[in-house]
Amino acid sequence: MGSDYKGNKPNRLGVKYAVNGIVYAFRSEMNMKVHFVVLFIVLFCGYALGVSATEWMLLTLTIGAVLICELFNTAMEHLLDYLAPEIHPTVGKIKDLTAGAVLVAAFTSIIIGLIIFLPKFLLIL
Ligand SMILES: Nc1ncnc2c1ncn2[C@@H]1O[C@H](COP(=O)(O)OP(=O)(O)OP(=O)(O)O)[C@@H](O)[C@H]1O
Repeated sequence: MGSDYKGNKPNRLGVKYAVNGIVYAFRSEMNMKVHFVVLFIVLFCGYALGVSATEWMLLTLTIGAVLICELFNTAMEHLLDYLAPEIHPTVGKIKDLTAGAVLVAAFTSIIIGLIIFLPKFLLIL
């Protein structure tokens, strides 16, 4: 199937559009704001408590996973609201599933954060 957009597609890198997507998600989604607040707390604690390179890698991976899940969750919500604006159990299930992915990523991130930071906090108490 042809598309008007494809024919007029500008021939350049899409970084600007990707950043637009992240900025849009940050502005429109409360969860995204919470993730960024947690991200800055983790960066501050990581710097203050001197986490190792391996620990930084694990923190980066887990925080990245949460942000990726939230972006896909937001995209899925918009897609479904556009394609199927009516109330439908299947739409509800799909939205619950993508929200579940964010929750799993967030819990994983909390567990990794506790494993890395708790012993360091206990040492300075
Ligand atoms: N069209 C629909 N049909 C049936 N249930 C729906 C529909 N839209 C939303 N729901 C239900 O409401 C929940 C919240 O959906 P909504 O689109 O409001 O997401 P949200 O509250 O903005 O989520 P988030 O906090 O991740 O942005 C869904 O997980 C689903 O259970």
